[in-house]
Amino acid sequence: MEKLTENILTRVITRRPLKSHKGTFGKVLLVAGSAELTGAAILSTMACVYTGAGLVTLATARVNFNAVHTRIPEAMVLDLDQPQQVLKMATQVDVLAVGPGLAATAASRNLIQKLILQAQPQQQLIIDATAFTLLAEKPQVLSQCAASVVLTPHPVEWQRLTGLKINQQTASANQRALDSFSNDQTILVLKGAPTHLYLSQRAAIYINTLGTPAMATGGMGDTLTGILAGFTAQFEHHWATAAAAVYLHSWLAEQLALTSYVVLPTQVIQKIPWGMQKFAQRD
Ligand SMILES: NC(=O)C1=CN([C@@H]2O[C@H](COP(=O)(O)OP(=O)(O)OC[C@H]3O[C@@H](n4cnc5c(N)ncnc54)[C@H](O)[C@@H]3O)[C@@H](O)[C@H]2O)[C@@H](O)CC1
Ligand SMILES: Nc1ncnc2c1ncn2[C@@H]1O[C@H](COP(=O)(O)OP(=O)(O)O)[C@@H](O)[C@H]1O
Ligand SMILES: [Mg+2]
Repeated sequence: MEKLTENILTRVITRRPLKSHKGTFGKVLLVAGSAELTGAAILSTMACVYTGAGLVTLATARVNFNAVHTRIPEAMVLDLDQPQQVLKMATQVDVLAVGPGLAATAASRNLIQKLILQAQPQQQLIIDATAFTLLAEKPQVLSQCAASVVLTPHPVEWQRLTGLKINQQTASANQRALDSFSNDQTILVLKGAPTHLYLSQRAAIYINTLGTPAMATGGMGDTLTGILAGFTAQFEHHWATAAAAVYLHSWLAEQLALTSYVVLPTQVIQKIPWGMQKFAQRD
């Protein structure tokens, strides 16, 4: 098991080229948020925008539009009740992030399955939160996904997907479960204290020992999903990019926790551009 260090950030985060425009930094579609769980959509979208993705669109419940426009005017919105529009937009982006705050409905399940099956090899798909409930009946659909995939469950979500109880979630059992239903371009980010990263079909496990109990606040994982989406939109498509996103998320929270008893997702988000600048390397 290899421990992640700050080197992962300097390795992944590059300075922005002078000759660049919003198209240079990737297009992201987030599929997130229901009427009751608006915050998850706002936090993941905000984190993605603050990470520097070039163009960010959020497909969410129409009732959330005003709140989203008010909190994140940089993001565009699509109506989750118009699945054809969402599926069309999904073909035009580099990264898709699916799950935070979604309602566990048949319509969401249908949409997620279609998004997974129509994804292309050059795309990245991040799967989080309610998406695991929606996939629990049929995780094998993930093996048919042509895109690179990042799964970000916490242990209870991983149990829903794999049937492994928390005390059964050993390294070998996790690897076996991952290999049994994923394609060979899948990264598992098994969140917790600490967080472990697994790569499908490869016996390599990485551990992120950073992080603090100050992070144990609703929305902290939704924030990580947005950071992952922003990182994969801009940086080389490789496990190191996902590892860097995980590391930065905890590193920022640790910095804030030096002077703060609790760290809120919105505080982490505000610090993302500062943290990235600190570690950015010239090409
Ligand atoms: N403001 C918002 O709109 C929020 C929306 N959220 C959304 O709410 C939906 C449900 O997600 P939840 O994760 O809250 O609910 P879940 O029912 O998926 O899981 C919650 C349970 O998992 C346990 N758990 C989490 N991490 C664990 C760990 N490391 N070890 C052991 N047990 C652990 C918790 O204690 C809790 O009992 C998701 O769609 C999520 O995105 C949440 O992220 C909270 C904030
Ligand atoms: N005590 C802790 N120490 C380190 N990291 C933590 C701790 N508690 C929570 N985290 C981190 O916060 C995030 C929580 O994610 P998640 O449970 O999905 O939250 P939510 O769904 O509410 O957004 C994960 O990245 C997890 O590693
Ligand atoms: Mg979560």
